[in-house]
Amino acid sequence: MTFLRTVAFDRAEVASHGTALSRLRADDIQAVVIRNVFTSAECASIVAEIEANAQDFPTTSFPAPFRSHFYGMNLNLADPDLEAYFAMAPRFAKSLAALMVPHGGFDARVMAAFSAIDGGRPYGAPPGPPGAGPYMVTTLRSHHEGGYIPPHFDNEQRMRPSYRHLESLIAGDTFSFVLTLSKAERGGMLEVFEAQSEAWSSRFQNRDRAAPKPDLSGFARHAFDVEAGTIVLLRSGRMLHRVTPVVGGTKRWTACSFMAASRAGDGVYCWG
Ligand SMILES: O=C(O)CCC(=O)C(=O)O
Ligand SMILES: [Fe+2]
Repeated sequence: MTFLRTVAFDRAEVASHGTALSRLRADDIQAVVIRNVFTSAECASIVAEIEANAQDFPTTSFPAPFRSHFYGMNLNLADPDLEAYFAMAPRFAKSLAALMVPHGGFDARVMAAFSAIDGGRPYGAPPGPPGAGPYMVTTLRSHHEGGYIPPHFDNEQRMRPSYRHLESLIAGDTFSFVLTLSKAERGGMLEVFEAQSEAWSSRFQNRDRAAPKPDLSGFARHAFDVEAGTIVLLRSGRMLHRVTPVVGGTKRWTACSFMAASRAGDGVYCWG
């Protein structure tokens, strides 16, 4: 896949890949795969807990045709005044902390791995506007049978009014991570197309509306078929991607966040 140069390694090897994310930012590589961030037994236990919502996560929905739900709130879909968003954030943070206690904490297991492959740069949730706490660092997502996400570029989210405050804090392209907690029986894969935003962006906007889109059949593509416990980091701001429809009754559970460098240059912000 010349259009999607990918570096893959195990979480135990992060110390040997300290430049992976600077290479991703420079477009020298387009994706990073970190395997065994959580063991399959840890993922099974996490999924059993979140299926029962044992940590009482606050929930929101994707647009109905996507047949998916969030724990936490996707900034892209938040009401622009962000009142409901920041009212939910502390409860989400508490639930995520409780879920991650047996696994050493979300920061220690996930954010620290990104720091390690980004020259030690700190990773964390952006501070909210005055009077509010931080943004939600991620969302947990369940994609049900038939669920999908249509093709899009993540940079487009940033034109939304709900991004107005965050936009003042970040610089450069959005990139993202997807941690697979359970995979679908079939489908439910992150698929990337050989289409760069410069040429194609305007044709794929309005991802929550059912508008006709260009035919993708002629594009080279790659679907990441990864095991539970694997993280895929993608230069998703400028690369066309989608989630293929989930086939079968097993839900696809993920944690997924968007990231960008802080304008102050002192770290990388991560939000759901
Ligand atoms: O779940 C995935 O694999 C990707 C999700 C995604 O592209 C998004 O939410 O913007
Ligand atoms: Fe995306």
